Amino acid sequence: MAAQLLQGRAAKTSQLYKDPHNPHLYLDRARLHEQLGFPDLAAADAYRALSLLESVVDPEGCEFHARRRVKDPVEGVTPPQTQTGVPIEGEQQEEKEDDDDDGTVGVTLEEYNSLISEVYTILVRGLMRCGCYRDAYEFGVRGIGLIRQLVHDTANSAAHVALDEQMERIKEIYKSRTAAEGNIELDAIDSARLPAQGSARRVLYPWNTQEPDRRSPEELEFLNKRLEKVAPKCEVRAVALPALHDSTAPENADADTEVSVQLGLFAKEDIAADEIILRETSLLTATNRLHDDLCDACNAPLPELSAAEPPVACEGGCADTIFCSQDCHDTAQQVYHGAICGLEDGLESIGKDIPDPKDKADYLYLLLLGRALAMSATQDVHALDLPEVKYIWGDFHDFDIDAFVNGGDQTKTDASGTPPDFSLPFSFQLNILQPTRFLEEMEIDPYASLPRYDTWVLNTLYAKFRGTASGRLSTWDGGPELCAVHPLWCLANHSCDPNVRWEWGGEITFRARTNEEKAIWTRTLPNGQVESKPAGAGGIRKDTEILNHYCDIGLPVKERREWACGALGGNCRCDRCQWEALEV
Ligand SMILES: C[S@@+](CC[C@H](N)C(=O)[O-])C[C@H]1O[C@@H](n2cnc3c(N)ncnc32)[C@H](O)[C@@H]1O
Repeated sequence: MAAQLLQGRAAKTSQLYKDPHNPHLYLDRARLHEQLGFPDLAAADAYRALSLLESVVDPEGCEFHARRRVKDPVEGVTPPQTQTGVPIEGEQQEEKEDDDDDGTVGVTLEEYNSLISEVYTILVRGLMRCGCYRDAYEFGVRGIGLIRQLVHDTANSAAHVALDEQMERIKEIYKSRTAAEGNIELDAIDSARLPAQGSARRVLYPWNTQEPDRRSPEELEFLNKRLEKVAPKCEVRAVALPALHDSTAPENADADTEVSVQLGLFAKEDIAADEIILRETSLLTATNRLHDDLCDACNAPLPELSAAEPPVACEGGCADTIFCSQDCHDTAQQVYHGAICGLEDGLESIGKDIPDPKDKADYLYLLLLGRALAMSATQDVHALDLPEVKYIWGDFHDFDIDAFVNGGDQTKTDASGTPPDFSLPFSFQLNILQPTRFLEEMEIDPYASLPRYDTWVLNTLYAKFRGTASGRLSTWDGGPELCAVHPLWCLANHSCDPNVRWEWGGEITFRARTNEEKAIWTRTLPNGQVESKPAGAGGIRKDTEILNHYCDIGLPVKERREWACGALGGNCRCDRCQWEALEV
């Protein structure tokens, strides 16, 4: 059953590649995504259908217009009818008149009327399922208003009934978050008080053919060749780590038997204390500071104007894009800036200057996504094939798609109404709307570029960034302002008793800890007595794993676990944590 739906999805996607402005096809694929258990992807497709359909009633206000193919571009035959593409009276005649050279015709008002209600229903249902209640509410109100204009007998309109049902749920959620009581009107809801951020599945999509088998000897050899240049004394090896997913749930506190085989960095030879063992630069970086005094490429501070080698301006005339050196300028042109050179004005406004400090970190991931899109467009490669992205850890969770399709877990939700295995932060803004804006500002048609920038690709990028990016906090307000993915550095696993320190300026480094820098283990016994373990020796012995730290190791165990939980995917179970938490 799942196999059939997946085949249907693949076929629909191929049709979309040839007919990318056809809202019928997006709606068809949205239905399939919904049935396959991906409400986030269903919402994204429904939104594409909606945006294209809006061009039917407001052609002037839309950049991209809904059109559908009537002839196969290669064979010159009419493609198979879509599920929603029911023949419409007078269609043949109209097609003749409208069909221009590219074999497409404009979508008609009748088609608009036949699609729009279901488009709203799937969009709202998808956003609700992901917990993106604010946008679900906004689209729900718009959808209901529109259906009332189109349909006289709303009680018998399936779409109206479905949207009404969702809006009743919104009212309950709203009441649970505010002091509102009793019967509230839909228009009395202040949408700003509804959560915009929800979540989606964090999975290796069944159709993702870009992901390498990172543990195969060939891929390990390839990674080690790359590592040789930045960390000649280190090696990438497979390592069995405790599986931490769900380890924050109390019932799983003792679940210490499961392992997750991943990659890690190891010392190939003895390393002296205080020795720098890794130096890596990356252009996959992002900052949310407007008009920055950092290099656009590597984020190192810019030299003084009077320096012997002063900062270098963008040769294409981007006024706010400055590089610390000619080298960075030239590399940037080849790696990410080429495709966006001259487009700075439109792009600058996306994702910066975020009023709510709570959203800053999430918007930094969006900016990182923007940089990855620019890299992909400049280098003309699929975003998931970029060397900075391809081999990094995505922390994907298992998803039994057959069980889902057969009705296995359709009803499971947690207190917020979202299924508990939805662990990838997801919102309409960050995963659907703003990436589309990025593409449009980059002068890329977001529909025609579906093979490269489909929503599942963006979700996969987000999953990878969220598991691996390092961040730097602002000295002004302590909020996150800079983040980067260093694809080899991020192969090192975490310990609260690490053997390296990391520092990030223009490049990121690992330096072996000295005796004085090693952690001292401390715990309080049930009788109140405080017990300590002397710190281990600095330096790193051959064949030892290089252990980084994803949180401040000076904190007590409870706080450390809270801080590192997001990056680790669960509660830390390193030797020090277990000893300090009296678990061993
Ligand atoms: C930045 S990646 C580290 C490299 C990763 N192991 C790989 O194969 O690419 C972070 C992920 O590694 C795993 N990890 C790192 N340190 C760990 C630890 N001490 N215990 C269990 N898992 C750990 C977690 O799954 C986490 O999400």
